[in-house]
Amino acid sequence: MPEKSMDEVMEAAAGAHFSGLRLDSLRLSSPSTPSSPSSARASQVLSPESASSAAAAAPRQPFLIGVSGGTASGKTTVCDMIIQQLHDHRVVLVNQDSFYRGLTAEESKHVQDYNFDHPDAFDTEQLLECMGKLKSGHSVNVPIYDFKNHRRCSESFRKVNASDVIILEGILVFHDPQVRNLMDMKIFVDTDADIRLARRIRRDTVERGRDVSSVLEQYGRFVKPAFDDFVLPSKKYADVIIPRGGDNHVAIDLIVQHIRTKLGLHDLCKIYTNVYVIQSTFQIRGMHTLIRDRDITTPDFVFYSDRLIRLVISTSIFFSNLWIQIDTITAMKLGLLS
Ligand SMILES: Nc1ncnc2c1ncn2[C@@H]1O[C@H](COP(=O)(O)OP(=O)(O)O)[C@@H](O)[C@H]1O
Ligand SMILES: Nc1ccn([C@@H]2O[C@H](COP(=O)(O)O)[C@@H](O)[C@H]2O)c(=O)n1
Repeated sequence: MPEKSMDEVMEAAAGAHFSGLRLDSLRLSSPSTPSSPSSARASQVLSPESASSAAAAAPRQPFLIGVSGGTASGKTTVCDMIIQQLHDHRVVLVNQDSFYRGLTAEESKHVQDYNFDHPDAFDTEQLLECMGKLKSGHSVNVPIYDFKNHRRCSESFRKVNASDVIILEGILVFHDPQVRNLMDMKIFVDTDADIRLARRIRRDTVERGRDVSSVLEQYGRFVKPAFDDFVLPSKKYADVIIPRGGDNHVAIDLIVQHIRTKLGLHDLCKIYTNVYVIQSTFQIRGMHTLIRDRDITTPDFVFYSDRLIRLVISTSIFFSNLWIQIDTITAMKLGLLS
């Protein structure tokens, strides 16, 4: 019999013909490595599919947001705005630029021929290692890159601490599937190419030690072709596309609101480690809306409240039954029961 995910059971419980949960249809699956006492229990009792939906409902890891887009599209500006608006949470920003490979002496001699917009220009292995550590709650030392001499600063690093939210920003952060798959949310900043070029000329001449002709030469030879070959094709992976970057306050507000909602669940589960948050579905949200409607009829109020209460009770029975089974297995293993 195919395994049922917790989501499917919830969905069925909230559906039109609910008549209670059939717990016997949920079977035990093999244990996986636990990361905390509460997740240890959950990971022993739920199928991989159910475990992942439980994890989605009760995230334990930092929330990782990827922000991509062409050069000077406003990625950093958008990230700064998100960080500012999430001021009540711990948020850190990691730039893909920090992982540029430093040029060798030979490459430096012909810097005008070097393609900084190709994926090979980045040390993606190191980026992955850093992001993996941050995702698992460890702090990391991120290299500091100098755009003027195209090298990393050899003595100093930037210490990035473990946080609730990690934002990874860069032109090619959606290109590598392993990096992409670490992300919980992907944002693409979509700004007109003319505007980006104008901003890039100003920024690179003012901040990155370039002159106008070298910026234009590099743009035509490498930046634009690489945008067409690598950056633009990765736009399809985005969950959200922000036209006009930092000027788009509505999009940024919506994104911040979404992150806050996710972090709300996160906080709840951090405070109460044995809390299981039932994943919200269209039906559950619908029933909540109906029972909050001041004009709802009494029979409808009773009907939908009853369904929601049954859902909560059925879920707790589901978990307590499983805990009893596990405790029995543990007791047998310890030789306390035969
Ligand atoms: N909405 C905007 N209006 C005007 N200038 C902007 C805007 N967004 C960014 N800039 C400027 O454009 C340049 C590039 O922006 P930045 O956010 O650093 O882009 P990216 O990180 O995509 O390279 C910076 O000098 C920044 O001040
Ligand atoms: N030494 C370097 C390294 C990178 N670049 C350019 O930077 C761009 C990416 O940074 P954004 O802040 O614009 O996203 C990229 O297009 C490279 O061409 C450089 O010029 N010199």
